[in-house]
Amino acid sequence: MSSSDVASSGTEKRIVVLISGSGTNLQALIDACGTGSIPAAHIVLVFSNRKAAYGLERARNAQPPISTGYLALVTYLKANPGKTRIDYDIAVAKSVLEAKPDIVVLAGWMHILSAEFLEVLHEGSPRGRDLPILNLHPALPGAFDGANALGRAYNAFKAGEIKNTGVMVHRVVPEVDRGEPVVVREVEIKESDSLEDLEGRVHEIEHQIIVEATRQVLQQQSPAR
Ligand SMILES: Nc1nc2c(c(=O)[nH]1)N[C@@H](CN(C=O)c1ccc(C(=O)N[C@@H](CCC(=O)O)C(=O)O)cc1)CN2
Ligand SMILES: NCC(=O)N[C@@H]1O[C@H](COP(=O)([O-])[O-])[C@@H](O)[C@H]1O
Repeated sequence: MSSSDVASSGTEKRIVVLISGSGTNLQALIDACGTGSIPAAHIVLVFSNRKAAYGLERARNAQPPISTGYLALVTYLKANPGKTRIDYDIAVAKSVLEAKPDIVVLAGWMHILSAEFLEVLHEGSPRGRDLPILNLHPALPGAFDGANALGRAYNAFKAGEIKNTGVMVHRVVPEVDRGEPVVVREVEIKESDSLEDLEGRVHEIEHQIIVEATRQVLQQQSPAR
């Protein structure tokens, strides 16, 4: 059975990816799907909170092209007076659910999601609370939660506070970057490193572990429904 037959037959796993920026991690997932790295799975939706996210272009340029969605928080709030950030999160969750995902991967998604987002996904998915929602974070568990983790790690290294840093893919819970780690890799910081040097080393590992974690979670999952 060809991969397209598999996809049309619905036996392939369905991946939804959320992005905010250049999408190099999304590209790693695009390149891995349908190969030995992530077999029998394809990305069915790339969703961004930023219209200009180049990752949307990557999705449109994929072969076959991948559906895209976009909704910015500010745009949503202006178009829906009286609605809140939580209403926005619920709207995003409903867009994600429409794609019937077997897994949701935050790959550089730069928006803190409310508990309501998770509730809507888990209540609306046939997989319920077993629907895996993963996030890529450029730090070791509990080290530098939140945005600009890499910059903070670099400054901490220069201040002699840490000797190395790392990258992880973890499950998403309401507490930012506090979900169960799925894959963790330590990353060396060299005395001679500029921040750009460190970023390059980290990004290379990110592209590996986002594929590894997605494959690992899908392999452990029951068949596609
Ligand atoms: N409930 C959760 N939501 C998100 C998680 C998570 O673990 N639980 N991970 C983040 C990804 N992330 C770090 O890995 C992260 C991204 C963005 C921010 C942040 O402070 N965002 C600001 C806006 C910043 C901006 O627009 O540039 C915000 O949301 O107000 C912190 C951590 C994704 N969501
Ligand atoms: N806290 C989340 C966070 O900082 N995520 C970071 O956003 C970048 C996305 O790059 P990409 O758009 O090229 O994949 C990645 O470096 C990832 O670690």
